[in-house]
Amino acid sequence: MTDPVTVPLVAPEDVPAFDQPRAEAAVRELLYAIGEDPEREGLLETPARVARAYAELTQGLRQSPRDVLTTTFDLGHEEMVLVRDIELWSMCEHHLVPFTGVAHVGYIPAETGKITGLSKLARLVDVYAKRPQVQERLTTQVADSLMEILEARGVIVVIEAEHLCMTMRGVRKAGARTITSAVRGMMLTHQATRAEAMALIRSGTR
Ligand SMILES: Nc1nc2c(ncn2[C@@H]2O[C@H](COP(=O)(O)OP(=O)(O)OP(=O)(O)O)[C@@H](O)[C@H]2O)c(=O)[nH]1
Ligand SMILES: [Zn+2]
Repeated sequence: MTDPVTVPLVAPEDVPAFDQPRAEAAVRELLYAIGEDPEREGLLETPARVARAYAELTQGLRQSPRDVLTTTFDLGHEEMVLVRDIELWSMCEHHLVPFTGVAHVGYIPAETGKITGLSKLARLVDVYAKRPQVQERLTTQVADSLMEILEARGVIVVIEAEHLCMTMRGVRKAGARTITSAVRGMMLTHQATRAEAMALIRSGTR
């Protein structure tokens, strides 16, 4: 069967296991490269710690959206479900520094009323956030997996984030927020529904 989504939903079994010794060796090399001494007291455990931290920060690579969207209920609810202000921490694939903000995820369930647990929408965001990412891809991956796995009739995903690569280095513009959106199915074709979703998202502006 051909995969209808534009972004392939990579199965975690296609991604190699996290290589802790290799990551530790790389961190040691990086410490040498910046002129530090990995053998000094304060840095002795650092390569192992950083490697473990990176295992966690990239754990989404080894997870599948299908794993988190397993719990579905047939409630017969066909109206929009929207979870707003889902905290987001991801890592920019250009500089490997964080970008952080919120995701708003809304969908219109399939006619069968197949819905998922609310927390699963936040877990889905994490599956794609905990990888080296760009914000645009993160946004479309969340939208496309809801369309495919939940067979949603429409999806809207809006992500607002601040990129530390623009704040702590480089252009150094603190407070600049990047907003991306992905709109699918009925949310695209049905203007009133999309307007309702956008109004609900905006009503949460703090
Ligand atoms: N489109 C997009 N760009 C991003 C994202 N995260 C970081 N970037 C940008 O990626 C670009 C990389 O640009 P380069 O010129 O290759 O790298 P650089 O010399 O470090 O660029 P500066 O950040 O401008 O110093 C920068 O403009 C970043 O702001 C993202 O999620 N989406
Ligand atoms: Zn960056």
